[in-house]
Amino acid sequence: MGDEDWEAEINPHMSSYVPIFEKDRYSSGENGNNFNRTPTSSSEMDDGPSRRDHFMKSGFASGRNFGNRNAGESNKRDNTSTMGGFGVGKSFGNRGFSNSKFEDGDSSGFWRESSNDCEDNPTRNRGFSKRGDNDLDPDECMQRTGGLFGSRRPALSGTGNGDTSQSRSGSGSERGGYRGLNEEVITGSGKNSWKSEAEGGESSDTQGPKVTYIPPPPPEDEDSIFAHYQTGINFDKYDTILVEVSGHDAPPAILTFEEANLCQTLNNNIAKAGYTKLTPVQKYSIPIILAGRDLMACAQTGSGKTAAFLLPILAHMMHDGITASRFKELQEPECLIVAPTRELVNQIYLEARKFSFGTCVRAVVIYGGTQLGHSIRQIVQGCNILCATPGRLMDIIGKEKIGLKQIKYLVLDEADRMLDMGFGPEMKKLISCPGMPSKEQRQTLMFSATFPEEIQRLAAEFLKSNYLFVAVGQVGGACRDVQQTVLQVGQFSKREKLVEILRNIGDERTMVFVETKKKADFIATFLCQEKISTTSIHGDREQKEREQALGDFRCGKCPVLVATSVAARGLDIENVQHVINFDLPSTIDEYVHRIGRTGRCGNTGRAISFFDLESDNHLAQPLVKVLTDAQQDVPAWLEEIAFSTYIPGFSGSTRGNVFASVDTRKGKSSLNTAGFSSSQAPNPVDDESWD
Ligand SMILES: Nc1ncnc2c1ncn2[C@@H]1O[C@H](COP(=O)(O)OP(=O)(O)OP(=O)(O)O)[C@@H](O)[C@H]1O
Repeated sequence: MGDEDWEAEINPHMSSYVPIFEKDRYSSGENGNNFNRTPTSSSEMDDGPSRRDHFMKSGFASGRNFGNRNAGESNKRDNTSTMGGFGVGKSFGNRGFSNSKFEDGDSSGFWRESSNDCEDNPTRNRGFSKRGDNDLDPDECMQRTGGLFGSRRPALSGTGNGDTSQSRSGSGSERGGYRGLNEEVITGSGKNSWKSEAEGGESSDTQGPKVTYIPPPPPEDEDSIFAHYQTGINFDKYDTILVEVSGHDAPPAILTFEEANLCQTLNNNIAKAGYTKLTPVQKYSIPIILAGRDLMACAQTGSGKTAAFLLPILAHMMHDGITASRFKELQEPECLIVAPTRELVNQIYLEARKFSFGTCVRAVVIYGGTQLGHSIRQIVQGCNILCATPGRLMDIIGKEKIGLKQIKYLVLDEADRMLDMGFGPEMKKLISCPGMPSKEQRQTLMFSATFPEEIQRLAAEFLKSNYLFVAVGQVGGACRDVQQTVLQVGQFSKREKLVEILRNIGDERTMVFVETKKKADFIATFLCQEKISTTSIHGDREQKEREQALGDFRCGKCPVLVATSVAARGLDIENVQHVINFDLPSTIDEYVHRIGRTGRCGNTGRAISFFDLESDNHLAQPLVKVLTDAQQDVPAWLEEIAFSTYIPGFSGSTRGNVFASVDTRKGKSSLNTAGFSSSQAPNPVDDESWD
């Protein structure tokens, strides 16, 4: 079922859920139909109240797969739901959501806003997505489609104390949710097309409201810098995972940190970080990077890929006697790390800061949704390692605050995402920027938990021909520490099921993934009304709100985070015990990343996915494969669907699902998830309208 169907499904309920402020802003008629969003069909009209009644009366059946909890526990959320999650005001925002019921009679404002969601997306839609309203990091969203600001739906956000007007007014200055041109990377043509089009930067008032948000500096005390969570009971089981290295003359793996021969400061930092034992991806990647080789590494989510590249890069820098950072208008970092989302680059930065503690290496992070001047100020103070999202990076390069001549290490984290049709063009521009050393002159490192074959082939353009490929376990496979459950749940039952599950879960931290930004708002609001303390993160929220939401989730103030794909990759949040795919993503890779937010670093976790027969059948085959590979139970009904939808030689519905079992350089004999040659998979751009 596509978004349209979903909208039709929830429209009847909107009378109950439209936020007051949205009504204030948008309603003009009694019926609230000024945007043609009032339910029109009788079935829609009837559906709302009757289903709501049903919902209220149905109670909550004991949750499948959550068997240990008793009824008393299952109601825990009710009792705690107002804790932090509900502002006294009428909005939901930074600190959770309003406790107010939405006013009856006007769904128009909400939906009118929401319907614009996808305008900023088409060029960034993860390349292979089928659904039109996927979330993307707005920081990184190009606006090739025209309308710069009209396309953005003001986030349902505020400060948690009733102050929503600024963020919704469209004139607020912290509109991290969308970008001014100064934050864009626009392809353009002709000379300087790699530069931002917005030479005028933030001061240009024709480019929309200024972004003034300055993120608070992270705590600087040693305890905070080295704060970490415990490895889990399955950490030692990592050793049993098969690792395959392909390419010529790979250096042997190391078994201990000592064998890496790192300098004392790095060893101290590793110890303070609580690392005593290498994970498999570290055992293989560290010596490869130390040997100066290019690398494409694929290892399961949560298995320490970040340290696998940071430690050897830092070791090189220390060994080379890096010059201490000093103030300069043009900084020339030695290492550039790019990743697809703001929160992820920030996390990588914090790891870089941790491991470089006590050295003269200075790491800096820059990302969109924050004041450009702030990014520049961070950089000019000195920059050896630059962690950046692509949009902000290209902007800063365009402003000649960063020179690329000294780059020795280029890291693409979540590399398959960085090279897909969303970010690939920018990455190509990046490597052809003036001054950027050629691939022969730099060391290029790519890491991800998934590496579709076609992306591997694209990656060759960035890597030396003798790059090494490390595959820890099945390329693109799910983490085995995540217990995966797939439930057949139709659109009309999803909310009821979600509430049932969340009540059974109690206070354990849970990420709920939905497919669209508007739905994230809607479900978060709905859960708040159900007195389940919830916050949300998606690309239409201001950056300040995104960070607040993540903070509230991290500290447990809001134990439920409703998220779009913007939070699917890389985020390492302690104690996330559950992931719920309220909507399954359009690709299996995305599924693997989403469920990887739990079960990290040897800890166990659970993932529950709602499989809608109307919309998710295309995922049946790859899902069966992922479940089987991870030694999970496969429901018989899912196997049946997988079997019945199997079309030999064509994987029309598996776009983006193809992942390699091996290094693609080994030839095309490898099988994709659906069990047929990936070379037969359709061109992933077939039904996308990229402009
Ligand atoms: N050798 C180690 N010993 C203990 N903890 C580790 C070790 N390596 C990494 N960690 C911790 O494991 C967690 C997950 O690491 P990291 O975020 O790098 O995983 P990842 O493989 O990049 O995951 P994803 O694919 O989701 O991006 C982090 O909290 C990190 O500090």
